[in-house]
Amino acid sequence: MSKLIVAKFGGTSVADFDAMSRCADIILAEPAIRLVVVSASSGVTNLLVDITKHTDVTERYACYQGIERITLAVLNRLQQPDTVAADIDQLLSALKELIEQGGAVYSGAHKDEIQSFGERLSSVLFAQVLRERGAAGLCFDARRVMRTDSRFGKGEPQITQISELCAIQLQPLLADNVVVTQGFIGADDIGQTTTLGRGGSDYSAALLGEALNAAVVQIWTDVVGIFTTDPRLTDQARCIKEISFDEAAEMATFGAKVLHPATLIPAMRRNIGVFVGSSREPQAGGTWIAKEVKERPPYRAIALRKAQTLITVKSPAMLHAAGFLTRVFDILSRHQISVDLVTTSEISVALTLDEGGMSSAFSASIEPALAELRSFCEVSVEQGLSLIAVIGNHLHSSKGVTGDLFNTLERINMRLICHGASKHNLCFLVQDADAPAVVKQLHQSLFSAA
Ligand SMILES: Nc1ncnc2c1ncn2[C@@H]1O[C@H](COP(=O)(O)OP(=O)(O)O)[C@@H](O)[C@H]1O
Ligand SMILES: N[C@@H](CC(=O)OP(=O)(O)O)C(=O)O
Repeated sequence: MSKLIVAKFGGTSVADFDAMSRCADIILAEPAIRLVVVSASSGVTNLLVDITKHTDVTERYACYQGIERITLAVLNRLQQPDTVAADIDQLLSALKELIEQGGAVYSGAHKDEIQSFGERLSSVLFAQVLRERGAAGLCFDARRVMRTDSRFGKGEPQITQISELCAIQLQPLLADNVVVTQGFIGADDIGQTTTLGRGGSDYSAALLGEALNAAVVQIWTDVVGIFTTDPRLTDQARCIKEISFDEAAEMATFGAKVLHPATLIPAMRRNIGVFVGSSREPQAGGTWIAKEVKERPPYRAIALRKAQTLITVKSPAMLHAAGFLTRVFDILSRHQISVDLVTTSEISVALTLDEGGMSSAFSASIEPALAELRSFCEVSVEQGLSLIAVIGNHLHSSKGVTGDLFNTLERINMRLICHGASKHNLCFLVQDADAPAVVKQLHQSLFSAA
C-alpha cells in the first residue's frame, strides 16, 4: 500500500462531536487515509495530569468529572451511542478505580497509565463517528505496536520492534478498515503503558507512518499550517507553504508547538512528506514539509520557548587549566541534565536548560548537580527566561544577520546569544515578560518587508 496516508488529528480537532465530524469529512474525502491517529479531546490530558498531582481524592474526582463531561457530550451526540457505551463505561470505570486506589503520590507507571485514558476514550468515540458516516472505522489499541522502553513520561520508541509489530498486527487491517488508533501512548516490553511526552501524538503518527511505509503523514490541527511565528503572538505571522525537514525540525525543537520536536525524525529517515493543515478549514491548504524545497530564504521563522533556566558556572582557577568543561559536562551528564545552548569563555560556561513548564519541581531536580558544581566553581542560576530562535538558512555565514538582530533589539537585554554553531538557527535569551514583544518586533523587522 504505497499510497497510504496517516492522518493525525490533535486535541482541538477532536474536542467535541462537531469537531470530530469535521475530521470525518476530511477522511471520507481521501480514500488513501487508512490510519487515523487521534489525540485526547482538548483539555482532557491536562485534567489527567492534574489527577496525578492532587493528593486529595475529592480534587482528583473533580478532574475526573470534567473528563466524563467531555466524553459523554460526544457519546450523547452519536446516532447509536449504545454501540460504544459499554466500552466507554469500562474505560471511565477503570479510570475512576485508579483515582480511588491512588495513594498520596503516583508512580511514573501509574501516571502514564492514567494519562493514557484521554486517547483511549477519544479513539473509541472517533471510530464510531466514522462508522456512523459510513466508513469502516475500527479502533485499534496503539499499545499493541507502539513499543517503547520503560522511561515513563518520555518513552523511547523502539523503531525495529514497532516496525515488526506493525507488519504483523496493523498492516493487515488497513486494506478493509479505516483504523483509528491513539497517539501519545505506547507500552514497554512487559506491557506497561507508557507515554511519549506531552504533544507526542504527532510523533506517534510519524513513527507509524515510518513503520507502515506511508507516502504522507498529515497533521491536522487548529491553524492552517506552520506560520512564520506563533500566530497568537502577532497578526502579521504568515503561513509557510513549503518548508524543509531541517528548518521545520529546528522550529519544533525551539518551541513551535504546532509540531512535537521529534516528529520529523522518522519522516526524514524514510523521506515521508508531512502536511500540516487545519481540520476546521481544510480547504485553506496548509504547509508541506519535505526534503527538497524550492526556496531556502535566510529568514524562515521565529520560535519562542518560555521557562528557560540559565546557569553560569565560573572558576577563575581554571584559567589555562585543562579539563574544566569536561568536568562541568560530566556532572551534568551523570545527573541526566540535558543542556540546550552553551557559550563559553576560558573560565566560565553559560548554559540553558529547559524547565519543561514545572519550575519548582525542575529546581529541585537540578539541585544535586548544582551542589557538585559549587564544590569547585561559582554557580549562578537565573530563571524566568525565554529562548527566542531565528530559524533560517546559512545563518552562520550570511552577512548582516547579527546586524539585523542587534539593530532591532538594541534596547533589549539579551542574556546569551548563540550564533554560528548551526546554519539554521540563531538563538538568544530574554526575560519571559519581554519575550512576546521581542518576537513581534523581530518579526516586523525580518518579515514585513518581504
Ligand atoms: N510557527 C507556528 N505555526 C503555527 N502554529 C504555531 C507556531 N508556533 C506555535 N504554534 C501554536 O501551535 C498550536 C497548535 O499546536 P497544538 O495546540 O499542539 O495543536 P494540536 O492540539 O492540534 O496538536 C497553534 O494553535 C499555535 O498557536
Ligand atoms: N494528548 C497529549 C498528546 C498530544 O499530542 O496532544 P495534542 O495533539 O493535542 O498536542 C497531550 O496533550 O500532550
